[in-house]
Amino acid sequence: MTEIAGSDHGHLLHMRHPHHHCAVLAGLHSACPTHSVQVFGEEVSIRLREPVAPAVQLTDLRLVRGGRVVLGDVNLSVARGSITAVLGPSGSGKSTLLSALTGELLPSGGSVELFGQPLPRDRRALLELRKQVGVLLQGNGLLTDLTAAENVALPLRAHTDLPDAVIDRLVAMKLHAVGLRHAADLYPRELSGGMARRVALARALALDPPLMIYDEPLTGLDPIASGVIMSLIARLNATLGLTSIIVSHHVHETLPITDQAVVIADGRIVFTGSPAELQASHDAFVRQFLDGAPDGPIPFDAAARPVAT
Ligand SMILES: Nc1ncnc2c1ncn2[C@@H]1O[C@H](COP(=O)(O)OP(=O)(O)OP(=O)(O)O)[C@@H](O)[C@H]1O
Repeated sequence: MTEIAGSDHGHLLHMRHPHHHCAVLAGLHSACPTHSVQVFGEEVSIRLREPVAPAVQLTDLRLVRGGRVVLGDVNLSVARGSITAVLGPSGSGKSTLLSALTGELLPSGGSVELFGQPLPRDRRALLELRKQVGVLLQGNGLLTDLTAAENVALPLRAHTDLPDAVIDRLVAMKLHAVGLRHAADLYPRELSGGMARRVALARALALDPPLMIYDEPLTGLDPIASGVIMSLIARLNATLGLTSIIVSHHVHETLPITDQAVVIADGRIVFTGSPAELQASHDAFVRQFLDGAPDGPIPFDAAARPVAT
């Protein structure tokens, strides 16, 4: 048994263990302190001396919007290095959950911790922490009068004092990471839907955030572009040592790259587990959602939630 101290930035070893395909040392977490890794083809067991906090820890979270409880009793741990899919029917509260992760929506109860740190309430500290979270917005949010490269450069210009030559180099690297180096000088109107989504992804990655959040990354894309985006998300997660959370109602496209699936319905988390456990679930909410059945416990108007007290 080899002991390795917990590290936030270790990108040293590629590993595989029974529950997740954590790609890098950053994927080690307290719930699973023993891992087996391949070093030059040799199987080596390692054990953490210090537990490493999960990338995201939600405890007894309660989220209220417009005076209504949208989500309650939310408890969720997202291991570093993993990909988590947050699934659920329209209006179930997926976007609301994301806005709590970025600090945009303050919880009415419970706590949100990112990398072991509670989300700060102070605005300046919150802005600083947000640099650690890359968000791929629904609808891309690209500025139409800027080129692809200028769009990707925006966060670097806004949040760093790097010289132009360094920014240009970083932008080229980010565009290369999404396979679009050749599209640097194109304007958003000159890009296909899939290409625009990849430029937005490069921009979300600009500041090298350790946590990536994808809000409905497949909306408006055809099956081929959807496949490209999902495999890109998986590849970036592994090669850059990220942790990813994907919010989607595209179950069949999302599950193949997912380590942990979370289903929200009825104002709460109704399922947390592996994709295989999800497929085998007999929970009535899960089954109705997976099978797309019109009749079941999920009301047609999923927005109908009890009033907050
Ligand atoms: N700003 C707001 N004020 C009041 N209610 C809101 C607000 N934003 C969302 N809601 C309500 O919260 C509930 C959850 O909405 P949310 O957008 O989080 O769902 P969702 O699962 O992301 O849906 P979709 O898949 O359609 O985007 C809905 O009932 C919605 O009407």
